[in-house]
Amino acid sequence: MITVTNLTVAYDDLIAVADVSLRVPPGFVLAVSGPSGAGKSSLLWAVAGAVRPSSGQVEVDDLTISDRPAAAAHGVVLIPQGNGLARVLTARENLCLPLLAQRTDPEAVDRQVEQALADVGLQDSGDHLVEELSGGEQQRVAVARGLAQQGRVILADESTSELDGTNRERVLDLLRREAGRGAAVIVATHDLNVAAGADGHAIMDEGHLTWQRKL
Ligand SMILES: Nc1ncnc2c1ncn2[C@@H]1O[C@H](COP(=O)(O)OP(=O)(O)OP(=O)(O)O)[C@@H](O)[C@H]1O
Repeated sequence: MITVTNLTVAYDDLIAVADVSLRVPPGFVLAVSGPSGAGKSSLLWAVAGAVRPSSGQVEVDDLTISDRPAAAAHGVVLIPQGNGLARVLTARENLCLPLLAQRTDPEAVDRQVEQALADVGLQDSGDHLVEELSGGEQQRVAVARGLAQQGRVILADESTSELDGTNRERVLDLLRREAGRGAAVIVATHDLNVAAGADGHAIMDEGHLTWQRKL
């Protein structure tokens, strides 16, 4: 369960997230849309522990999120905008890194990585350097890296923006599958088709969140 309570995120004088409260239970996908600069990424970063709130708080189950390492150890997975992949590593190496950092058993690493690559249709691209892959393929590698971690929370930031219709549906199905196994999922998206496929839809504008369709 993601519980965001009166969350405000500010960068100096700029209020990016303004007094936002929401809950996403396990098994649900929430889509957050809104104009560029509305604060969607800042909301996801705060849930991921990657930016510290100015006020308010984020809890995941029984843990108050205070920093990124603790959030990651608790299973809060961020699929960042712009993919955040290491370009000089292979696709497979990018998937392995967070799992090895979490001291996952090596056999489980292999299994989870190969499964996640296959899930996004890149089972034959594991040995390619990220910089050899197209923008859409890189985005699918970033999604696969998120899936491989089997998190209890998945935060997907514009993870379908470079995909064709078929792959966009595939990624949306995969995020729904993650919810189906018990994850709480938030998707930041400009794509109203993606928002329509989520269980709930909220809109951010100048840091404020309003519900379009409640969970
Ligand atoms: N690290 C930062 N330092 C200063 N200002 C920032 C920082 N990150 C974001 N901002 C500002 O905070 C506001 C919200 O940005 P954010 O990236 O959260 O919006 P967004 O809704 O995700 O936008 P987009 O759809 O373009 O990704 C913007 O005005 C942005 O310029």
